[in-house]
Amino acid sequence: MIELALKKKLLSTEGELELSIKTTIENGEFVAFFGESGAGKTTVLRMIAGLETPDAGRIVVDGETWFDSRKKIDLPPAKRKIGFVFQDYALFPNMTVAENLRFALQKGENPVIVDELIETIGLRELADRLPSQLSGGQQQRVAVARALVRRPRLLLLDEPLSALDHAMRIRLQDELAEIHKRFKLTTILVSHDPSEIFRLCGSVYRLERGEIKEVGTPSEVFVKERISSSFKFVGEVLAIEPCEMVYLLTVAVGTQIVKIMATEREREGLRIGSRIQIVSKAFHPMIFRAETAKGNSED
Ligand SMILES: Nc1ncnc2c1ncn2[C@@H]1O[C@H](COP(=O)(O)OP(=O)(O)OP(=O)(O)O)[C@@H](O)[C@H]1O
Repeated sequence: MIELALKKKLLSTEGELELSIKTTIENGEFVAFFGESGAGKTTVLRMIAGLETPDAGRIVVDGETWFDSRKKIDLPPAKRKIGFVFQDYALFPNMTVAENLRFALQKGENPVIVDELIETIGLRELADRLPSQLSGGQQQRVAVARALVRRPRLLLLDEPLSALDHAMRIRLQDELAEIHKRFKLTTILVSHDPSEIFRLCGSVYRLERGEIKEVGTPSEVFVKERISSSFKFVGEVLAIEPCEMVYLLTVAVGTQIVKIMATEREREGLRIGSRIQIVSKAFHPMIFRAETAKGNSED
């Protein structure tokens, strides 16, 4: 279990911002930090990694204290068992894939893990190539493998797929899901992409101005809109579930996730990742009375 209690004064463009986060994350969970730019998501990851020092608080991982401001404990990054993957792949350009992975080994550590990872992450054909000879997606797969070399307790992913195109993102999302299943590693993902979070994560923390404003499953946090309110929009299919005689599609539309019904014929040819256009044949809005200032419906 990971216990986080973090406080830090940040300087945002709108002035001082008090970051204050308190939560626990169970072992093996895959959670997302989601929220507006500048909410403090990256700073939280950097504090967990030991790259940034909180003003106050505690970080305890499986009973081992990594940081405690009262007890003056502050383990250096190399002593914290984390794997970190950033948006830019940060591979050493002069080293091959295999050398990049070997370089991540700690002194005296058995290099067999490197071969295992090259196999499990499917890098065998790329092992002797330099990063400049790899696509962005391939480089990011190497970066993920490298993050796993030290058998971390915690994997931190800071928008790892945001520089990739749509098709490559989907592929790597599948791989990340597979890696998570295989290694059962507690993972924290920073992402701006609800569809990515929906695919990968069991829970989402929505951060706003340095605080956790909402925690829940991706459905609870993102599926606010159950009725279509516009004539036409384009979305990406995240899930297809049979539901009685029809199908329930979960679709990412912009930053929202909606659920819509589809007939057998409409569902034909659709798969996860398909882009679809949703058209409301007749504009028939449903109107609900707004809440009063007291929070009760008006009579
Ligand atoms: N060491 C620091 N000291 C003071 N302020 C900082 C420090 N690091 C970051 N900040 C500020 O804290 C705010 C939060 O930054 P952070 O990068 O954590 O946000 P974010 O939610 O990850 O944003 P984005 O989605 O754009 O990456 C920003 O306004 C940033 O300028």
